[in-house]
Order: sequence, then structure tokens, then C-alpha cells
Amino acid sequence: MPPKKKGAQEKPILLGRPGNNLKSGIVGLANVGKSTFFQAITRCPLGNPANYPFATIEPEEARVIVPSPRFDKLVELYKPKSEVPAFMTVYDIAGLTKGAHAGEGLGNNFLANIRAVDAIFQMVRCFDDADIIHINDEVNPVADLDIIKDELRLKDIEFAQKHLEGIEKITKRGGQSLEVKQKKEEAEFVKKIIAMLEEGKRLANQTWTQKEVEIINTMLLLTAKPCIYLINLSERDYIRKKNKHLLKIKEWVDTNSPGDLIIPISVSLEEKLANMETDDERDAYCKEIGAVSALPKIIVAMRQKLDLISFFTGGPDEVREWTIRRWYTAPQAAGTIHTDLERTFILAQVMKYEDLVELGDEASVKAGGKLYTKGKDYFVEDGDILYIKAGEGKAR
Ligand SMILES: Nc1ncnc2c1ncn2[C@@H]1O[C@H](COP(=O)(O)OP(=O)(O)OP(=O)(O)O)[C@@H](O)[C@H]1O
Ligand SMILES: [Mg+2]
Repeated sequence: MPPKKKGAQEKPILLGRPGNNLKSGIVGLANVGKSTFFQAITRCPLGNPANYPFATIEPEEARVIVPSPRFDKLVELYKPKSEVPAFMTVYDIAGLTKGAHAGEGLGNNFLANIRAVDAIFQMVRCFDDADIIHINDEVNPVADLDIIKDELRLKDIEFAQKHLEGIEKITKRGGQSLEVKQKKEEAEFVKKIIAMLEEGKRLANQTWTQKEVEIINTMLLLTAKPCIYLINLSERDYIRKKNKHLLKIKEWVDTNSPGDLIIPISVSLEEKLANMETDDERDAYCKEIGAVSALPKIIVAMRQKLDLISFFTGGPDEVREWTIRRWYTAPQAAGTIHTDLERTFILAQVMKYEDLVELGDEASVKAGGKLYTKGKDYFVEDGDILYIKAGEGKAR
């Protein structure tokens, strides 16, 4: 048996319901580099040897492959007919302006469109370029952060008020039914949320109970989504890891969005790298400037932020990496593959990634006593390779 790692750990209460189809939206003011980042992240092969095509679903929606050395290794071991890596769907939206929540500019409609994303990349402009107009005349990232925070917050107040009106239609009917009682409690909680938003708080950076999380999840609020702040620097600043605004940005995030990540990037460098023909050319350029692309780190960081882990399915037909939240049980993980597998789950055969790599193939793992049979209470761990046996036939 592998050592039990989770005994001492408490299962955290987290907002959102991210899963295998992870979705992230890019928000920010106009002209800060969102679309250029979107283009780069959806085109760049991220050092993935198989060079998967990046499915651009719409001009502003695309799938990005999650860089995964473990997946690449499993493909090498199984040599399957088909390879399905983990992915994340990214949405580019039009730039927000002050007043966007109330309908200023294009961003308003787009804000409603990204309500269903699991997380937000917020692009913050920190590059100076006289030719590229900053909508408020000067580069002032802290002021920009305030504007975006307020727009998302004010939009949330609007969403929450609509939600409250819906609930109050039910509570006004009166009576003592369980539904009315629950809705009354929900109404009180939604009023509390509105008050918090009005005080200037983001909802993602608070502590909630499981019941509260369930209510917030149904409301799809923008400030309840985890956020990674991407600080868009000039290529020069990115290489020298310096910029006069960085400290102030860190202070702002610590105060307004505590616990959230700040990742420096140079979108113009990423664009340059994405436009190069070959990995060799990219590698040579990175070596010359002494810096690497920030894109793989950004994708991996978002998954970590959401407490996501991977399990794998493997065989001669297909190797696939699946995304689940930590603390999923084996049947829940099976349900990611197919809902029927969750319903009719019998058991999971589990190999540890490290064991398979060390021993070389499934037969050796089995012979070595390292193929474990787990029941429905098993919490799937990062790197598990699963074979699910379910009631109506068995399936990978
Ligand atoms: N780090 C950088 N250094 C210099 N120029 C940059 C950098 N990042 C982006 N740019 C340039 O800034 C301009 C605006 O970028 P982009 O169109 O991606 O912004 P956007 O945020 O999508 O704007 P909008 O909200 O209007 O859609 C582009 O010309 C782009 O090449
Ligand atoms: Mg754009």
C-alpha cells in the first residue's frame, strides 16, 4: 500500500465546480494585451512534442493543451492509437472600461458571457509604449486594478439583486413550507453578499460554509472566481525581472485579492515565440535572451489554484489525461469519463504513475503487487492510472 498522504489533511471548502472541461476567461481594460496573449497561448506548442492542433472553437474561444510530461511519458509507454491530453478552454473578451457594468463599451455583454467560466486571468498592462494608447492616458496598473475590480463587483451586485428578486417572488407567497423557509434563509444570505460587495469586497477571498458555497455557485458571480493576475511587461523588463510598478501591484493584490497569484509575462515576447516556426528556433531565442515563456507556468498555476489534479486512463487504443478536483472519490472520477460509470461503479484498479514508469508495463506492475483494487470510498490521487469496472460492462 502506498503511504496514506491525506489522513492529516482537511478537505477544504472551495468555491466553484471546475472539472475536466476547465474554462478560463481573460479580462482587463482595453489595449492591455488580452487578445495577443490569447493568440499566443492558443498557438504556442508549449514544448509538447506531439504538436497537437489547437482547436480554435470561435475567434474568441480556444482550447489550450495542458503541458504534461507525465502524459507524454505514458504515450511513450503505451504507444496508443489515440492521444487525448488535458486541456483548458480560454475565452478572450472585449476590453472593459469604467462603467462597463452599466453598459459602457463592449465589455458589458461579454461580462455576462463569462459568468460560466471557472476562473479568471486578469491582464494588467505594465508596458510603456507611446504608440499603443493607454485608455486612461498613462500606465497606472494600480488604478487599472481598481477599475476592473469595481466593474466586476458592480456587475455582481446587479446579478445578486436579480437573484434576490427571484427568491423574493417565492418568499412573498408566505406559508410554512420547507421551500419557503429555505428561500428565506437564502434571501438573507444573498443580502449579506450584496452588503459585502457594496463594502468593496471580492467574494473569492472569503471563508464560506459548504451551504454558502452551494448558493454562491448557483449565482455564477464574477468576483467569486479565483483570479490570476498576469502582469504584462515589456520584453526587456520581463528578461531583467524588474518593473517599477511590481511592488505596488503586489501590495494591491495582498490587500484586495489576498492569496491570489501574480505572474509576470511579456505578451509581446510570447507573441514572438508563438510566431516562430520551430521549437529549435524558440529554444535558441530563449537561450539568447536568458528567459523562458511564461505560458506553461500560467496554465499549470491555474490548475493548482483551483485544486485540480489529473488521473490517467491508458491502453493500446487511447491514453488520456483527465482533470478532476482533489478529493474526488473513485466513482466521481469515473463519472468524469462517463456518467454511467459513476452510476454503475463497481471498483477501480489503480496504478501509480511512478510505479508504471519504474516497472515499465502493466504486467510488471501487477506481478510486483502494485495494482491496487479500490472501492467507492477511495479518493483518487494525482497521477493515478485508473481502470474502472462498472455494472453494465466495463470500460476504460
Ligand atoms: N508587453 C508588451 N509590450 C509591447 N506591446 C505589447 C505588449 N503586450 C501587448 N502589446 C501590444 O499592445 C497592443 C494591444 O494588444 P491587444 O490587442 O492584445 O489588447 P487587448 O487587451 O486585446 O485590447 P482590446 O481590449 O481592445 O481587445 C497590440 O499592438 C500588442 O502587440
Ligand atoms: Mg482584444
